[in-house]
Amino acid sequence: MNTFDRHDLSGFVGKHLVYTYDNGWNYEIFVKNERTLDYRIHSGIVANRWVKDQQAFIVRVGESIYKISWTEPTGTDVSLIVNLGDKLFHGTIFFPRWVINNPEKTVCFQNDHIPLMMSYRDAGPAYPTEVIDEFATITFVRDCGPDNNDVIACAASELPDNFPENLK
Ligand SMILES: C=Cc1ccc(O)cc1
Repeated sequence: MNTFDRHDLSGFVGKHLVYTYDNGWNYEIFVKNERTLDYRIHSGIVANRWVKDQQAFIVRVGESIYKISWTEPTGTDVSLIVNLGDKLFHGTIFFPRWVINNPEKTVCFQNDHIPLMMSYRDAGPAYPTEVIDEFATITFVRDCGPDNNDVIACAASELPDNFPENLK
């Protein structure tokens, strides 16, 4: 018997998180609303890629544990577990082979290049998929309110050197 309301995402919507995967990749997400996220990639094979208004499935699976899953115009599939209570995060990224072969093709503000990303996806190769399955440590969390367009509004390379300390 659950003691929490699994339909209540109010403890998650509006959250802005920065986290570092155990492989060293540094990422950032903003949970824009119950169906949407923005994200920005700071380091890793696709550093400086950023995306707004990615549609996603967002569910609550524990008192303060949430899961976000989506498929991208590139064909990359992602599923994240965000355990706010324990500041623990786990991400699984299913990269199509073409992204592993040419990650630089995806490094952009994706919203300006959706048809191009879909054409790369359709050209492939898709397989073999590269699965990245990693824990991450949440290093920064704050509430920014729903549908805030100012949270993720530039590439990581355009942020001040003291980000995210300048937000505290
Ligand atoms: C490929 C996108 C992506 C976004 C956030 C994250 O933690 C992992 C992958």
